[in-house]
Amino acid sequence: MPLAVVTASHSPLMHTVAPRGDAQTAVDSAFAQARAFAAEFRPDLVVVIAPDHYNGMFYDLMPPFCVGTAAEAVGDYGTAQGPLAVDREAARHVVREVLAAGVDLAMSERMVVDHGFAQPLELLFGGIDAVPTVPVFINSVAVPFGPVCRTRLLGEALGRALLALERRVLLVGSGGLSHDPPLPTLDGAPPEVAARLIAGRHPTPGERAGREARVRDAGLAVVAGEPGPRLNPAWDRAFLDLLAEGRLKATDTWTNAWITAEAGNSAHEVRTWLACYAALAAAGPYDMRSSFYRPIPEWIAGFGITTAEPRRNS
Ligand SMILES: O=C(O)/C=C/c1cccc(O)c1O
Ligand SMILES: [Fe+2]
Repeated sequence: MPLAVVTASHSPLMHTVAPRGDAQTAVDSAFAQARAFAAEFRPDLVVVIAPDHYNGMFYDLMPPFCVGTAAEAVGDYGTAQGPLAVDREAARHVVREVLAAGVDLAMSERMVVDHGFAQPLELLFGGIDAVPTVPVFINSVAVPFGPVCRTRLLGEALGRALLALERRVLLVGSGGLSHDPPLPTLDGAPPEVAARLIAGRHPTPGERAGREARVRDAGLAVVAGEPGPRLNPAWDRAFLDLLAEGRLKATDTWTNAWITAEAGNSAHEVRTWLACYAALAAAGPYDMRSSFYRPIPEWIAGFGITTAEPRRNS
């Protein structure tokens, strides 16, 4: 059983905004289940596929896909700052093999990542440097995007490259599902915001705190009873069904405009899930072992967690 998958939504508000009802307990127990799944699988390599939110990748050079052969986390929203334990040889192998398969992707010897990578590494393994990692960035925030089928093809090529390693590889997809946090867009941005989106590296502590406070306030406003952000539980559940049933090619007909209209600007983060499942499918039929879903407006997220592994012979 060389490949397995865990996918999980992330939200920087998870540790600062208390959702109403039993959402926190439900998410905690779904993460405990995912942790147990990962521990039982005993990966010797973890491939984290995640987006960025204008902390590491900017419009001065925005790649659709990028593999880090070395990577450092910025430490946003209370996540850890510092280097990831990147398995450089495995990362270079992935770059070579995916390019050879005809899928263009960038490589970075100094990839900078944010909570999109750090949060699942912390929640599943206890730290950003706890396991040998290959970080794979998929642009899911900075429009324009390529067609969704490019992400599926990236996942397939990645899966084949990982199978060739003959190691126990856990793919972790981070992000999604339907959600629309208050992130700026380049089109129509005032000059100072545009400058930040084009090359906003190394913000001052005050700038970072201001940005995080704006997002936290959006979550706190929901707790206070203001109308929640746009989530689409029906869309989210349909996506989870599609993954569970292995109908990955059905996403080839999805347009980017449709994803945005149905599920919000940041719903493109589901590309990370699609890439994970396409990679797993490269090993043959698979079974989703667990699937958790809750719309959690306080965290500005349709929040999902899944685990999957190759089908066992019956
Ligand atoms: O402010 C950010 O960088 C991102 C916030 C956010 C909020 C909710 C769900 C997500 O996936 C996010 O990245
Ligand atoms: Fe995100």
